Amino acid sequence: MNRTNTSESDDGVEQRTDGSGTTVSEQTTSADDESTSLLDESFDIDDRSPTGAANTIIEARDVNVFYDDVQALQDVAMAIPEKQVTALIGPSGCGKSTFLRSINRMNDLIDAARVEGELLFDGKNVYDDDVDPVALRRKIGMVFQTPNPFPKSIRDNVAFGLEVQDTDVDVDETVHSALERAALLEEVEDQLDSSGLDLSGGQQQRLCIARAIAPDPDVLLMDEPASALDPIATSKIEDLIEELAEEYTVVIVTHNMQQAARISDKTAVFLTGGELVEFDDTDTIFENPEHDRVEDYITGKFG
Ligand SMILES: Nc1ncnc2c1ncn2[C@@H]1O[C@H](COP(=O)(O)OP(=O)(O)OP(=O)(O)O)[C@@H](O)[C@H]1O
Repeated sequence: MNRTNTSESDDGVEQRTDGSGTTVSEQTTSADDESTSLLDESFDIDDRSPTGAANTIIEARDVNVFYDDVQALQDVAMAIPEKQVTALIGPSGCGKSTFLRSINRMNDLIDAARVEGELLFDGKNVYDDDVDPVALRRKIGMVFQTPNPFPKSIRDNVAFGLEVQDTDVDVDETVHSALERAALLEEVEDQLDSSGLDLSGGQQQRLCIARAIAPDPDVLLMDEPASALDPIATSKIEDLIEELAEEYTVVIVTHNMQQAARISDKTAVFLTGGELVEFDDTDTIFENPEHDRVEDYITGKFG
């Protein structure tokens, strides 16, 4: 389980401590003009892989991830369909979060991590030299297990990722729209200048979702987004995820198999050793899995 604590320093570098105690830094605010235009070139729709299915937005090809000499993912191959919810499930330590972080290159922030293979987003390998990871993370946003709003106003939290992206953007309108899509606007409309830290845990997580949505991403990665929340807040987040999938591709890590069964269209089952054992429609995984090991995991015989 990767509890991630985030704080932002004055120069816009995000400091995070992940579950293993590793401190990682991320330049979140300063993409220069060159990298912004690079984003447009990198993810031009014409650049799609000719072999990719029309509705595949992310494709992993033989992805191996190592932390120093320890292999965390083995030859993972998976085609994630756009505008659906894909759940990543499996026992603790099987590599779910590692795979999620590989998609938007968050593993770059962990010194020990090394990624091999190809991870295509709209047909473009995100590990190509000409891809700017900061720009990539605006197109593939991330929501962590523990809500991590910045010590700023609600408005500034949502506007955070917009500051350098596009000066033509109407910030107020974008903030309102992101809060609305994150199902939070009604609750905070009259207090946009209050601190994001004064919200409840569930509201803070929806604020973080609004922050991820504001730069208009294509994909939202969620690492156990409801596991720190009470049942009512969890249910709101689950409803929201299903709504968000009408507009975005959602990839979610969850330990909660009922949650995966409730909200996802596709499910990927990772088992110990970082092996992706089965990836299929969620109904098939839960009702008629191909592999005995998956059935044993689903029915609670281990994990
Ligand atoms: N920053 C890191 N440095 C070194 N090893 C790591 C790091 N992060 C993860 N690992 C190792 O990689 C393997 C996969 O971990 P990962 O967190 O991806 O699994 P997970 O399935 O998400 O686990 P959990 O369900 O407990 O969150 C584990 O053996 C873990 O110890």
